[in-house]
Amino acid sequence: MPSPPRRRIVGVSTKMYFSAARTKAYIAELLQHLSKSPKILDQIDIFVIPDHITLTSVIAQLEGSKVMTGAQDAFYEDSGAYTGEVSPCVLAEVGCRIVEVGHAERRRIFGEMDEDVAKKARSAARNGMIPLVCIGERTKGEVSIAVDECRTQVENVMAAVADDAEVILAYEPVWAIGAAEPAGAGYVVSVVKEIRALDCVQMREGVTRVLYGGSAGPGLFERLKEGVDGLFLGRFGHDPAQFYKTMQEIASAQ
Ligand SMILES: O=C(CO)COP(=O)(O)O
Repeated sequence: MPSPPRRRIVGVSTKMYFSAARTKAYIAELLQHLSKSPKILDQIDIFVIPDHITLTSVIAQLEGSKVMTGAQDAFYEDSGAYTGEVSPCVLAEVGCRIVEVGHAERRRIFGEMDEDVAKKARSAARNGMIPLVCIGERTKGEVSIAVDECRTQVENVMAAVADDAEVILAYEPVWAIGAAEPAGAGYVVSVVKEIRALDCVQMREGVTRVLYGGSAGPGLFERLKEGVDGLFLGRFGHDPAQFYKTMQEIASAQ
C-alpha cells in the first residue's frame, strides 16, 4: 500500500522558559509575521507548544489562524483521582490539537518509561489529538546504536496507538538537546530513514511524520529535507522572527 502524502510541519516548544506575559507577546509577534505571508499555512503545518497554564489563552490568540496548539504532556487517564495531572480529555475539550509525550527531559527528570509514553500517546490519539512522541538515543555514537535505542521507543508507542491514528515522531538525539549545534545532517538522515523503515511504522494505516529536534533553527532544514518532514524547535525558535524564518525555509524547500 503506498504511504499517504506527508505535509511538512514545524513547531516550537517553549518548555518552561517563558513567563505568561512573554508567551502572550510571542504569539502576538508570531501572528504579525504570519500576516505577511498567510499562504504559508496552506503549504505547511505549524504548531506552538506553550506551558499548560497559558495553553487556553494561546488557543484563543491563535483562533482562526490554522496554527495548532499543543500541550507539553498529558496523563494517560481521562479523569479521576490523579492530583496534579492534566487530562487529555480536557485538553481536547479546550481545543488542544497535539500532545507531546516522552520528551527527553520528562524521561530523565521525571522517570518516564517507554510504557508510560506509549499509554500517554494512546490516550492523546483516543481523544482525537495527535501524539507527538519524542524519541532519541542518549549518547552520541553509531547510527546503528541510535536506531536500536529508537526502535524500542517507537515499537512501544505504535503497539499502543490505534493503527489509523496520525502520529508525529520527533527524533531528538538527547545529546543534541540544549547543545550549541544540532546533530550532523548525514547522521540524522540515516537514523530517520531507518526509523521510517521499521515494520511498525511502514505497516501503519495512519500517517506518521518524523521531525528532527535538538538545537534546530534557521538554516537546518535544507540539510535534512531528504529525511525529515520538518523540525521541532526549542531555544532557537524562542525569537518569533527566527521561528518564522525557519517556517519560510521549510515552506519554500523544494
Ligand atoms: O527539546 C527540544 C525540543 O523539544 C529542543 O530543544 P533545543 O532546541 O533548545 O535544544
